[in-house]
Amino acid sequence: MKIQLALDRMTIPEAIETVKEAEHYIDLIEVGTSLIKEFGVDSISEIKKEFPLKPVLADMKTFDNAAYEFTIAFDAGADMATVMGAAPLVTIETCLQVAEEKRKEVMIDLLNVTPEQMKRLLTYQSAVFCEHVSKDEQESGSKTKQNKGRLPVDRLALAGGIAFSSLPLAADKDPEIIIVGSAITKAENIQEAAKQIYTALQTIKTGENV
Ligand SMILES: O=C(CO)[C@H](O)[C@H](O)COP(=O)(O)O
Repeated sequence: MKIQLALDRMTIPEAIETVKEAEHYIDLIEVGTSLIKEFGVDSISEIKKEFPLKPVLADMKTFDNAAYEFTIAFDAGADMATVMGAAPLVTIETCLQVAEEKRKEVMIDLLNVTPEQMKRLLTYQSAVFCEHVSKDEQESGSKTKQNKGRLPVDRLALAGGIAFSSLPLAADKDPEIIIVGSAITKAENIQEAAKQIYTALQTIKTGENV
């Protein structure tokens, strides 16, 4: 299980400082949608330039115009980019094709995906499937928990409001990637928060109680 640090609602210099604090305790860096929307793909290239050895995910949340959006994300230095699972299948297939050509990876964001759509997505097993509780759902309290049960996918990621207290529940699904944003980035002590989550995950992996 890897930890992906999601960087949202901050400037590029703040994002770089945040990663410097947390870098020993995280496996992947996510350049959040909010950074990409506010500062463009420079947010991807500047963060990749600063941390060339860490895999970088660009949270593009692509819904259309797949070849263009995935090409600019990968050319800016992203190692993986996101496409929405509710998008037309041709969009998802184009993302997979661009990623294959450039030897990069795709994460499919399952936000608002219906069971019917999910069945169709299961053919794309090279992708990472991200179960995502959205920021708006988190903030409205309408749906604050991950679904129960594990999706029949090879590569699973979990995102949305995951914190130290909800780690055991998330880890129970044995995801490849656990995405943590605010619980680290908005903590008073970023390094301590990242270390606490990293240590808890190590403990869970070795089968001890947290
Ligand atoms: O995709 C996102 C927002 O759309 C974030 O990456 C995801 O929600 C993780 O951040 P947090 O832990 O703060 O919820």
